[in-house]
Amino acid sequence: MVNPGDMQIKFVPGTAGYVLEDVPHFTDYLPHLPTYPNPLQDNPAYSVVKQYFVNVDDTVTQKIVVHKDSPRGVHFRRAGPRQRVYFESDEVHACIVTCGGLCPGLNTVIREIVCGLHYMYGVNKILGIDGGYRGFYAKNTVTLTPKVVDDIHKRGGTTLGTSRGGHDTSKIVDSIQDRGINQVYIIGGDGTQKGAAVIFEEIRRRGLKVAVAGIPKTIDNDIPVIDKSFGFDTAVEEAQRAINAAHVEAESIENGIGLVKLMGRNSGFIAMYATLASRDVDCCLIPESPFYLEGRGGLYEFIEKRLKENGHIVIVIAEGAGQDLLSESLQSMDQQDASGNKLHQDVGLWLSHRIKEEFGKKKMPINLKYIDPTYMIRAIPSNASDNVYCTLLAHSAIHGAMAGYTGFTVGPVNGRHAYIPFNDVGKAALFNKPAELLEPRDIAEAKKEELPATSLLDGENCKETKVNK
Ligand SMILES: Nc1ncnc2c1ncn2[C@@H]1O[C@H](COP(=O)(O)OP(=O)(O)OP(=O)(O)O)[C@@H](O)[C@H]1O
Ligand SMILES: O=P(O)(O)OC[C@H]1O[C@](O)(CO)[C@@H](O)[C@@H]1O
Ligand SMILES: [Mg+2]
Repeated sequence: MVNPGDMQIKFVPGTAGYVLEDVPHFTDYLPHLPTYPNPLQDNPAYSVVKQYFVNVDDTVTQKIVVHKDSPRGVHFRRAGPRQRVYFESDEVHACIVTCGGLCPGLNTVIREIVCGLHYMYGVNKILGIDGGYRGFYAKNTVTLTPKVVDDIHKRGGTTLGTSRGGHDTSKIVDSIQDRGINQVYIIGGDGTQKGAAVIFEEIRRRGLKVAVAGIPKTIDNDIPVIDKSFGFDTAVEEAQRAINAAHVEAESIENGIGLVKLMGRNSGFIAMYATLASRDVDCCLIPESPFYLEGRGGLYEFIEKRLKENGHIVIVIAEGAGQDLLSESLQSMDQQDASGNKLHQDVGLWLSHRIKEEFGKKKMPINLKYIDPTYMIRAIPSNASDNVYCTLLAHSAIHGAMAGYTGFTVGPVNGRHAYIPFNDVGKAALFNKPAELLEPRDIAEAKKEELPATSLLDGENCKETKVNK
Protein backbone atom coordinates (compact mmCIF):
# COMPACT_ATOMS: atom_id res chain seq x y z
CA MET A 1 0.00 0.00 0.00
CA VAL A 2 1.21 3.51 -0.74
CA ASN A 3 1.60 5.83 2.20
CA PRO A 4 0.40 9.37 1.61
CA GLY A 5 3.79 10.59 2.85
CA ASP A 6 5.62 8.68 0.09
CA MET A 7 3.87 10.51 -2.71
CA GLN A 8 5.77 12.68 -5.07
CA ILE A 9 4.84 16.32 -5.35
CA LYS A 10 5.48 18.07 -8.65
CA PHE A 11 7.83 20.94 -7.78
CA VAL A 12 8.29 23.44 -10.59
CA PRO A 13 11.05 25.95 -9.80
CA GLY A 14 11.06 29.51 -11.17
CA THR A 15 13.29 32.52 -10.79
CA ALA A 16 13.91 34.38 -7.51
CA GLY A 17 13.17 31.31 -5.38
CA TYR A 18 9.69 30.83 -6.86
CA VAL A 19 8.41 27.27 -6.41
CA LEU A 20 5.15 25.87 -7.78
CA GLU A 21 3.89 22.92 -5.75
CA ASP A 22 1.81 21.56 -8.56
CA VAL A 23 -0.97 19.00 -8.46
CA PRO A 24 -1.11 15.90 -10.69
CA HIS A 25 -2.82 16.02 -14.07
CA PHE A 26 -4.17 13.23 -16.30
CA THR A 27 -1.49 14.04 -18.87
CA ASP A 28 1.20 12.96 -16.35
CA TYR A 29 0.21 9.35 -16.96
CA LEU A 30 -2.26 9.46 -19.89
CA PRO A 31 -0.44 11.67 -22.40
CA HIS A 32 -2.73 11.56 -25.44
CA LEU A 33 -6.17 12.41 -24.10
CA PRO A 34 -8.42 14.58 -26.26
CA THR A 35 -9.58 17.96 -24.91
CA TYR A 36 -12.78 19.89 -25.56
CA PRO A 37 -13.83 23.54 -25.36
CA ASN A 38 -15.26 24.38 -21.93
CA PRO A 39 -19.08 24.35 -22.23
CA LEU A 40 -19.17 27.45 -19.99
CA GLN A 41 -18.10 29.40 -23.05
CA ASP A 42 -21.64 29.07 -24.40
CA ASN A 43 -23.41 29.58 -21.10
CA PRO A 44 -25.11 33.01 -21.14
CA ALA A 45 -24.58 33.34 -17.38
CA TYR A 46 -20.82 33.14 -17.79
CA SER A 47 -20.04 34.32 -21.29
CA VAL A 48 -20.86 37.95 -20.42
CA VAL A 49 -18.19 38.05 -17.73
CA LYS A 50 -14.92 39.43 -18.99
CA GLN A 51 -11.95 37.14 -18.34
CA TYR A 52 -14.01 34.34 -16.86
CA PHE A 53 -11.40 31.67 -17.47
CA VAL A 54 -8.32 31.29 -15.34
CA ASN A 55 -4.99 31.66 -17.08
CA VAL A 56 -3.26 28.26 -17.03
CA ASP A 57 -0.14 29.83 -15.55
CA ASP A 58 -1.87 31.63 -12.66
CA THR A 59 -0.57 30.61 -9.26
CA VAL A 60 -1.34 31.63 -5.69
CA THR A 61 1.43 32.43 -3.25
CA GLN A 62 1.51 30.76 0.15
CA LYS A 63 3.60 33.51 1.69
CA ILE A 64 2.36 37.05 1.33
CA VAL A 65 4.60 38.72 3.87
CA VAL A 66 7.99 38.89 2.18
CA HIS A 67 11.25 40.73 2.61
CA LYS A 68 13.20 42.55 -0.05
CA ASP A 69 15.68 39.74 -0.58
CA SER A 70 13.67 36.74 0.57
CA PRO A 71 12.81 33.96 -1.89
CA ARG A 72 9.34 34.15 -3.40
CA GLY A 73 8.53 30.75 -1.92
CA VAL A 74 5.83 28.15 -2.46
CA HIS A 75 2.92 28.71 -4.85
CA PHE A 76 -0.14 26.67 -5.72
CA ARG A 77 -2.07 26.38 -8.95
CA ARG A 78 -4.98 28.82 -8.99
CA ALA A 79 -8.42 27.21 -8.95
CA GLY A 80 -11.10 28.06 -11.49
CA PRO A 81 -12.47 27.16 -14.93
CA ARG A 82 -10.09 26.48 -17.80
CA GLN A 83 -10.66 27.12 -21.53
CA ARG A 84 -10.23 23.42 -22.36
CA VAL A 85 -11.63 20.46 -20.46
CA TYR A 86 -10.81 16.75 -20.47
CA PHE A 87 -14.37 15.42 -20.30
CA GLU A 88 -17.38 15.71 -22.54
CA SER A 89 -20.54 16.40 -20.52
CA ASP A 90 -22.23 13.08 -21.20
CA GLU A 91 -19.03 11.18 -20.51
CA VAL A 92 -18.85 12.32 -16.86
CA HIS A 93 -19.95 9.87 -14.18
CA ALA A 94 -19.28 11.55 -10.83
CA CYS A 95 -19.62 10.39 -7.25
CA ILE A 96 -19.56 12.19 -3.91
CA VAL A 97 -18.63 10.79 -0.49
CA THR A 98 -18.51 12.38 2.97
CA CYS A 99 -16.24 10.93 5.70
CA GLY A 100 -15.25 11.68 9.31
CA GLY A 101 -17.20 13.78 11.83
CA LEU A 102 -20.06 16.10 11.00
CA CYS A 103 -19.53 19.73 10.14
CA PRO A 104 -21.91 22.54 9.22
CA GLY A 105 -21.96 22.96 5.44
CA LEU A 106 -21.51 19.34 4.35
CA ASN A 107 -24.91 19.37 2.66
CA THR A 108 -24.16 22.69 0.98
CA VAL A 109 -20.98 21.28 -0.57
CA ILE A 110 -22.89 18.18 -1.77
CA ARG A 111 -25.65 20.36 -3.20
CA GLU A 112 -23.27 22.69 -5.00
CA ILE A 113 -21.22 19.86 -6.52
CA VAL A 114 -24.42 18.35 -7.92
CA CYS A 115 -25.86 21.67 -9.13
CA GLY A 116 -22.51 22.95 -10.37
CA LEU A 117 -21.81 19.81 -12.40
CA HIS A 118 -25.32 19.87 -13.82
CA TYR A 119 -25.83 23.55 -14.58
CA MET A 120 -22.27 24.55 -15.48
CA TYR A 121 -21.08 21.41 -17.28
CA GLY A 122 -24.29 19.61 -18.30
CA VAL A 123 -23.46 16.51 -16.23
CA ASN A 124 -26.36 14.18 -15.43
CA LYS A 125 -24.76 11.11 -13.88
CA ILE A 126 -23.92 11.77 -10.23
CA LEU A 127 -23.92 9.17 -7.47
CA GLY A 128 -23.92 9.68 -3.72
CA ILE A 129 -21.88 7.10 -1.78
CA ASP A 130 -23.74 6.09 1.34
CA GLY A 131 -21.97 6.25 4.71
CA GLY A 132 -18.34 7.23 4.05
CA TYR A 133 -15.50 5.23 2.51
CA ARG A 134 -16.94 1.85 3.38
CA GLY A 135 -20.05 2.79 1.41
CA PHE A 136 -18.07 2.30 -1.82
CA TYR A 137 -18.06 -1.44 -1.33
CA ALA A 138 -20.59 -2.17 1.41
CA LYS A 139 -23.68 -0.17 0.56
CA ASN A 140 -25.92 1.04 -2.21
CA THR A 141 -25.50 4.39 -3.89
CA VAL A 142 -28.06 7.15 -4.30
CA THR A 143 -28.69 9.03 -7.51
CA LEU A 144 -28.17 12.75 -7.04
CA THR A 145 -29.93 15.35 -9.16
CA PRO A 146 -30.49 19.08 -8.58
CA LYS A 147 -34.04 18.20 -7.55
CA VAL A 148 -32.93 15.62 -4.96
CA VAL A 149 -30.48 18.06 -3.34
CA ASP A 150 -32.60 21.17 -3.74
CA ASP A 151 -33.07 22.07 -0.06
CA ILE A 152 -30.50 19.92 1.73
CA HIS A 153 -28.34 22.95 2.55
CA LYS A 154 -30.99 23.98 5.06
CA ARG A 155 -30.31 20.89 7.13
CA GLY A 156 -27.38 19.98 9.34
CA GLY A 157 -25.37 16.77 8.96
CA THR A 158 -24.77 15.02 5.67
CA THR A 159 -27.55 13.63 3.57
CA LEU A 160 -25.14 10.91 2.40
CA GLY A 161 -24.21 9.71 5.87
CA THR A 162 -20.64 9.41 7.11
CA SER A 163 -18.36 7.02 9.00
CA ARG A 164 -14.92 6.57 10.47
CA GLY A 165 -12.61 3.64 9.63
CA GLY A 166 -13.38 1.15 6.86
CA HIS A 167 -10.97 2.52 4.27
CA ASP A 168 -9.94 -0.33 1.98
CA THR A 169 -8.12 1.18 -0.99
CA SER A 170 -8.34 -1.79 -3.38
CA LYS A 171 -12.01 -2.39 -2.73
CA ILE A 172 -12.80 1.31 -3.12
CA VAL A 173 -10.93 1.60 -6.42
CA ASP A 174 -12.47 -1.69 -7.65
CA SER A 175 -15.88 -0.20 -6.95
CA ILE A 176 -14.99 3.05 -8.75
CA GLN A 177 -13.76 1.06 -11.75
CA ASP A 178 -16.71 -1.38 -11.78
CA ARG A 179 -19.26 1.43 -11.67
CA GLY A 180 -17.51 3.39 -14.42
CA ILE A 181 -17.04 6.43 -12.19
CA ASN A 182 -14.56 8.97 -13.57
CA GLN A 183 -14.81 11.89 -11.10
CA VAL A 184 -14.61 11.27 -7.34
CA TYR A 185 -15.39 14.12 -4.94
CA ILE A 186 -14.23 13.34 -1.41
CA ILE A 187 -15.34 15.60 1.44
CA GLY A 188 -13.59 15.11 4.78
CA GLY A 189 -10.89 16.05 7.25
CA ASP A 190 -7.19 15.25 7.46
CA GLY A 191 -7.80 11.49 7.71
CA THR A 192 -10.16 11.58 4.74
CA GLN A 193 -7.66 13.53 2.63
CA LYS A 194 -4.97 10.93 3.44
CA GLY A 195 -7.45 8.26 2.32
CA ALA A 196 -8.11 10.26 -0.87
CA ALA A 197 -4.38 10.43 -1.54
CA VAL A 198 -4.00 6.64 -1.50
CA ILE A 199 -7.11 6.22 -3.67
CA PHE A 200 -5.57 8.61 -6.18
CA GLU A 201 -2.26 6.72 -6.16
CA GLU A 202 -4.03 3.42 -6.82
CA ILE A 203 -6.05 4.99 -9.64
CA ARG A 204 -2.89 6.35 -11.21
CA ARG A 205 -1.18 2.95 -10.81
CA ARG A 206 -4.06 1.34 -12.68
CA GLY A 207 -3.85 4.05 -15.37
CA LEU A 208 -7.51 5.09 -15.03
CA LYS A 209 -8.94 8.36 -16.32
CA VAL A 210 -10.55 9.15 -12.97
CA ALA A 211 -10.18 12.55 -11.31
CA VAL A 212 -9.92 12.55 -7.50
CA ALA A 213 -10.78 15.87 -5.85
CA GLY A 214 -10.75 16.50 -2.10
CA ILE A 215 -12.81 19.12 -0.31
CA PRO A 216 -11.30 19.73 3.13
CA LYS A 217 -13.71 19.53 6.06
CA THR A 218 -13.27 19.91 9.78
CA ILE A 219 -14.83 22.29 12.24
CA ASP A 220 -11.61 22.04 14.23
CA ASN A 221 -10.00 24.25 11.54
CA ASP A 222 -6.83 22.20 11.87
CA ILE A 223 -6.19 21.57 8.18
CA PRO A 224 -2.95 23.27 7.15
CA VAL A 225 -2.26 25.61 4.21
CA ILE A 226 -5.87 26.70 3.67
CA ASP A 227 -7.06 29.90 5.32
CA LYS A 228 -10.00 28.34 7.13
CA SER A 229 -12.17 25.25 6.93
CA PHE A 230 -15.87 25.48 6.11
CA GLY A 231 -18.31 25.23 9.01
CA PHE A 232 -15.80 26.80 11.38
CA ASP A 233 -17.53 30.20 11.38
CA THR A 234 -20.90 28.58 11.99
CA ALA A 235 -19.51 26.52 14.87
CA VAL A 236 -17.89 29.57 16.49
CA GLU A 237 -21.14 31.48 16.13
CA GLU A 238 -23.16 28.68 17.73
CA ALA A 239 -20.63 28.41 20.55
CA GLN A 240 -21.51 32.01 21.48
CA ARG A 241 -24.87 30.78 22.73
CA ALA A 242 -23.25 28.40 25.19
CA ILE A 243 -20.76 31.03 26.37
CA ASN A 244 -23.56 33.53 26.75
CA ALA A 245 -25.55 31.11 28.89
CA ALA A 246 -22.48 30.38 31.01
CA HIS A 247 -21.94 34.10 31.51
CA VAL A 248 -25.56 34.81 32.44
CA GLU A 249 -25.54 31.93 34.93
CA ALA A 250 -22.18 32.92 36.42
CA GLU A 251 -22.89 36.61 36.89
CA SER A 252 -26.31 36.01 38.42
CA ILE A 253 -25.01 34.20 41.46
CA GLU A 254 -22.33 34.74 44.09
CA ASN A 255 -18.96 33.33 43.09
CA GLY A 256 -20.46 31.97 39.90
CA ILE A 257 -18.22 29.94 37.62
CA GLY A 258 -19.39 29.23 34.06
CA LEU A 259 -17.41 26.47 32.38
CA VAL A 260 -17.92 25.66 28.69
CA LYS A 261 -16.25 22.79 26.83
CA LEU A 262 -15.93 23.21 23.08
CA MET A 263 -14.81 20.84 20.34
CA GLY A 264 -11.28 20.68 19.10
CA ARG A 265 -9.62 17.31 19.37
CA ASN A 266 -6.08 18.56 19.17
CA SER A 267 -6.64 22.19 18.39
CA GLY A 268 -7.97 25.21 20.18
CA PHE A 269 -9.25 27.22 17.23
CA ILE A 270 -12.95 27.00 18.08
CA ALA A 271 -12.34 27.72 21.77
CA MET A 272 -10.01 30.62 21.00
CA TYR A 273 -12.15 32.28 18.34
CA ALA A 274 -15.34 31.82 20.35
CA THR A 275 -13.54 33.42 23.29
CA LEU A 276 -12.25 36.35 21.27
CA ALA A 277 -15.68 36.91 19.72
CA SER A 278 -17.59 36.75 22.99
CA ARG A 279 -15.58 39.12 25.24
CA ASP A 280 -17.29 37.47 28.24
CA VAL A 281 -14.61 34.84 28.73
CA ASP A 282 -11.95 35.29 31.40
CA CYS A 283 -9.86 32.26 30.64
CA CYS A 284 -9.49 30.07 27.54
CA LEU A 285 -7.63 26.76 27.76
CA ILE A 286 -6.39 25.14 24.56
CA PRO A 287 -4.30 22.04 23.77
CA GLU A 288 -1.56 24.07 22.09
CA SER A 289 -0.70 25.75 25.37
CA PRO A 290 -0.26 23.59 28.49
CA PHE A 291 -1.62 24.82 31.82
CA TYR A 292 -1.48 23.69 35.42
CA LEU A 293 -3.89 23.90 38.32
CA GLU A 294 -1.99 24.50 41.54
CA GLY A 295 0.49 27.07 42.81
CA ARG A 296 1.59 30.42 41.46
CA GLY A 297 0.32 31.11 37.97
CA GLY A 298 -1.98 28.10 38.21
CA LEU A 299 -5.65 27.99 37.23
CA TYR A 300 -6.94 27.86 40.83
CA GLU A 301 -5.07 31.04 41.70
CA PHE A 302 -6.49 32.78 38.63
CA ILE A 303 -10.06 31.69 39.42
CA GLU A 304 -9.81 32.89 43.01
CA LYS A 305 -8.42 36.25 41.91
CA ARG A 306 -11.17 36.70 39.33
CA LEU A 307 -13.91 35.75 41.80
CA LYS A 308 -12.56 38.24 44.33
CA GLU A 309 -12.32 41.01 41.71
CA ASN A 310 -15.47 40.36 39.69
CA GLY A 311 -17.65 37.96 41.67
CA HIS A 312 -17.80 35.58 38.72
CA ILE A 313 -15.65 33.93 36.04
CA VAL A 314 -16.24 32.30 32.65
CA ILE A 315 -13.84 29.60 31.46
CA VAL A 316 -13.77 28.02 28.01
CA ILE A 317 -11.87 24.79 27.54
CA ALA A 318 -11.17 22.93 24.30
CA GLU A 319 -11.82 19.20 24.48
CA GLY A 320 -8.17 18.38 23.79
CA ALA A 321 -6.77 20.73 26.45
CA GLY A 322 -5.23 19.45 29.70
CA GLN A 323 -5.26 15.80 28.59
CA ASP A 324 -1.80 15.38 30.14
CA LEU A 325 -3.22 16.46 33.52
CA LEU A 326 -6.16 14.08 33.18
CA SER A 327 -4.00 11.09 32.48
CA GLU A 328 -1.93 11.94 35.58
CA SER A 329 -4.96 11.91 37.84
CA LEU A 330 -7.26 9.40 36.11
CA GLN A 331 -6.46 5.97 34.78
CA SER A 332 -5.19 6.34 31.24
CA MET A 333 -7.85 5.23 28.76
CA ASP A 334 -5.78 4.99 25.61
CA GLN A 335 -8.78 4.27 23.41
CA GLN A 336 -9.13 5.06 19.73
CA ASP A 337 -12.01 5.56 17.35
CA ALA A 338 -12.47 3.41 14.23
CA SER A 339 -10.11 5.66 12.25
CA GLY A 340 -7.36 5.40 14.87
CA ASN A 341 -7.89 8.89 16.35
CA LYS A 342 -7.16 9.01 20.08
CA LEU A 343 -10.32 9.34 22.13
CA HIS A 344 -10.06 12.01 24.80
CA GLN A 345 -11.51 11.87 28.29
CA ASP A 346 -14.04 14.54 29.25
CA VAL A 347 -11.80 17.36 30.39
CA GLY A 348 -14.78 19.64 31.19
CA LEU A 349 -16.31 17.23 33.65
CA TRP A 350 -12.93 16.48 35.18
CA LEU A 351 -12.13 20.18 35.59
CA SER A 352 -15.53 20.88 37.19
CA HIS A 353 -14.83 18.23 39.83
CA ARG A 354 -11.33 19.51 40.47
CA ILE A 355 -12.46 23.13 40.87
CA LYS A 356 -15.30 22.14 43.23
CA GLU A 357 -12.91 19.99 45.25
CA GLU A 358 -10.31 22.76 45.51
CA PHE A 359 -12.71 25.51 46.61
CA GLY A 360 -14.41 23.05 48.97
CA LYS A 361 -11.03 22.52 50.65
CA LYS A 362 -10.55 26.28 50.83
CA LYS A 363 -14.03 26.63 52.33
CA MET A 364 -14.82 29.22 49.68
CA PRO A 365 -18.37 28.63 48.40
CA ILE A 366 -18.65 28.62 44.62
CA ASN A 367 -21.46 27.94 42.13
CA LEU A 368 -20.18 26.13 39.09
CA LYS A 369 -22.32 25.54 35.99
CA TYR A 370 -20.81 23.23 33.39
CA ILE A 371 -22.12 23.54 29.82
CA ASP A 372 -21.11 20.98 27.19
CA PRO A 373 -22.55 21.98 23.79
CA THR A 374 -20.15 19.61 21.99
CA TYR A 375 -22.29 18.18 19.20
CA MET A 376 -24.70 21.14 19.12
CA ILE A 377 -22.12 23.38 17.47
CA ARG A 378 -21.50 21.02 14.56
CA ALA A 379 -24.88 19.39 13.91
CA ILE A 380 -26.43 22.59 12.57
CA PRO A 381 -26.81 23.98 9.04
CA SER A 382 -24.10 26.37 7.88
CA ASN A 383 -24.55 30.12 8.18
CA ALA A 384 -24.64 32.53 5.23
CA SER A 385 -20.89 33.07 4.92
CA ASP A 386 -20.13 29.34 5.20
CA ASN A 387 -22.76 28.64 2.52
CA VAL A 388 -21.01 30.98 0.10
CA TYR A 389 -17.66 29.49 1.02
CA CYS A 390 -18.97 25.92 0.49
CA THR A 391 -20.24 26.92 -2.95
CA LEU A 392 -16.84 28.26 -3.97
CA LEU A 393 -15.11 25.10 -2.74
CA ALA A 394 -17.53 22.89 -4.67
CA HIS A 395 -17.11 24.94 -7.85
CA SER A 396 -13.31 24.97 -7.57
CA ALA A 397 -13.31 21.18 -7.22
CA ILE A 398 -15.54 20.77 -10.28
CA HIS A 399 -13.49 23.13 -12.48
CA GLY A 400 -10.30 21.30 -11.46
CA ALA A 401 -11.65 17.83 -12.20
CA MET A 402 -13.14 18.93 -15.54
CA ALA A 403 -9.76 20.44 -16.49
CA GLY A 404 -8.03 17.09 -15.92
CA TYR A 405 -6.40 17.86 -12.57
CA THR A 406 -6.50 15.06 -10.04
CA GLY A 407 -5.07 14.17 -6.63
CA PHE A 408 -5.75 17.64 -5.27
CA THR A 409 -7.53 19.39 -2.43
CA VAL A 410 -9.23 22.74 -2.94
CA GLY A 411 -9.14 25.70 -0.61
CA PRO A 412 -8.37 29.38 -0.21
CA VAL A 413 -4.74 30.34 0.34
CA ASN A 414 -4.49 33.97 1.38
CA GLY A 415 -7.98 34.58 0.05
CA ARG A 416 -7.47 33.00 -3.41
CA HIS A 417 -8.80 29.54 -4.15
CA ALA A 418 -6.11 27.08 -5.16
CA TYR A 419 -5.40 23.41 -5.92
CA ILE A 420 -3.20 21.96 -3.21
CA PRO A 421 -1.43 18.58 -3.33
CA PHE A 422 -2.96 16.05 -0.90
CA ASN A 423 0.39 15.69 0.85
CA ASP A 424 0.37 19.25 2.11
CA VAL A 425 -2.97 18.79 3.79
CA GLY A 426 -1.64 15.95 5.94
CA LYS A 427 1.05 18.09 7.60
CA ALA A 428 0.87 19.84 10.98
CA ALA A 429 -1.65 22.63 11.12
CA LEU A 430 0.80 25.35 12.02
CA PHE A 431 0.43 27.35 8.81
CA ASN A 432 -3.21 27.72 9.57
CA LYS A 433 -2.65 29.64 12.75
CA PRO A 434 -2.96 33.40 12.81
CA ALA A 435 0.39 34.88 13.77
CA GLU A 436 -0.92 36.51 16.92
CA LEU A 437 -2.13 33.15 18.22
CA LEU A 438 1.20 31.37 17.78
CA GLU A 439 2.73 30.03 20.98
CA PRO A 440 6.39 29.44 21.83
CA ARG A 441 5.60 25.71 21.68
CA ASP A 442 4.54 26.10 18.05
CA ILE A 443 7.83 27.70 17.25
CA ALA A 444 9.80 24.96 19.01
CA GLU A 445 7.79 22.27 17.18
CA ALA A 446 8.31 23.97 13.88
CA LYS A 447 12.03 24.24 14.44
CA LYS A 448 12.08 20.52 15.21
CA GLU A 449 10.37 19.80 11.92
CA GLU A 450 12.70 22.24 10.17
CA LEU A 451 9.91 24.12 8.53
CA PRO A 452 11.04 27.13 6.55
CA ALA A 453 11.89 29.84 9.07
CA THR A 454 9.95 32.40 7.05
CA SER A 455 6.65 30.72 7.86
CA LEU A 456 7.24 31.62 11.48
CA LEU A 457 8.40 35.18 11.15
CA ASP A 458 5.25 36.61 12.60
CA GLY A 459 5.26 34.16 15.49
CA GLU A 460 7.52 36.50 17.46
CA ASN A 461 4.34 38.24 18.46
CA CYS A 462 3.24 35.56 20.93
CA LYS A 463 0.25 35.75 23.22
CA GLU A 464 -0.62 34.30 26.58
CA THR A 465 -3.29 31.65 26.81
CA LYS A 466 -5.28 33.45 29.42
CA VAL A 467 -7.50 36.02 27.83
CA ASN A 468 -8.33 38.73 30.30
CA LYS A 469 -11.25 40.99 29.90
N1 LIG B 1 -3.85 7.33 6.65
C1 LIG B 1 -5.02 6.96 6.14
N2 LIG B 1 -5.08 6.20 5.02
C2 LIG B 1 -6.26 5.83 4.48
N3 LIG B 1 -7.45 6.17 5.01
C3 LIG B 1 -7.47 6.91 6.11
C4 LIG B 1 -6.26 7.35 6.75
N4 LIG B 1 -6.60 8.07 7.84
C5 LIG B 1 -7.96 8.08 7.89
N5 LIG B 1 -8.48 7.40 6.85
C6 LIG B 1 -9.90 7.19 6.57
O1 LIG B 1 -10.54 8.45 6.40
C7 LIG B 1 -11.84 8.43 6.96
C8 LIG B 1 -12.03 9.62 7.89
O2 LIG B 1 -10.95 9.72 8.83
P1 LIG B 1 -11.16 10.34 10.28
O3 LIG B 1 -12.18 9.56 11.02
O4 LIG B 1 -9.82 10.46 10.90
O5 LIG B 1 -11.85 11.74 10.04
P2 LIG B 1 -11.33 13.05 9.34
O6 LIG B 1 -11.45 12.93 7.88
O7 LIG B 1 -9.95 13.36 9.85
O8 LIG B 1 -12.39 14.09 9.84
P3 LIG B 1 -12.53 14.77 11.29
O9 LIG B 1 -11.35 14.34 12.10
O10 LIG B 1 -12.52 16.23 11.01
O11 LIG B 1 -13.80 14.33 11.83
C9 LIG B 1 -12.01 7.11 7.66
O12 LIG B 1 -12.86 6.30 6.87
C10 LIG B 1 -10.60 6.55 7.75
O13 LIG B 1 -10.57 5.13 7.64
O1 LIG C 1 -17.62 11.80 18.27
P1 LIG C 1 -17.15 11.80 16.85
O2 LIG C 1 -18.25 11.89 15.87
O3 LIG C 1 -16.21 10.70 16.56
O4 LIG C 1 -16.35 13.15 16.62
C1 LIG C 1 -15.67 13.89 17.56
C2 LIG C 1 -14.51 14.63 16.95
O5 LIG C 1 -14.81 15.16 15.68
C3 LIG C 1 -14.42 16.54 15.60
O6 LIG C 1 -15.57 17.30 15.63
C4 LIG C 1 -13.72 16.85 14.30
O7 LIG C 1 -12.51 16.22 14.21
C5 LIG C 1 -13.53 16.74 16.84
O8 LIG C 1 -13.55 18.05 17.32
C6 LIG C 1 -14.09 15.76 17.81
O9 LIG C 1 -13.13 15.31 18.73
MG1 LIG D 1 -9.29 14.38 11.62
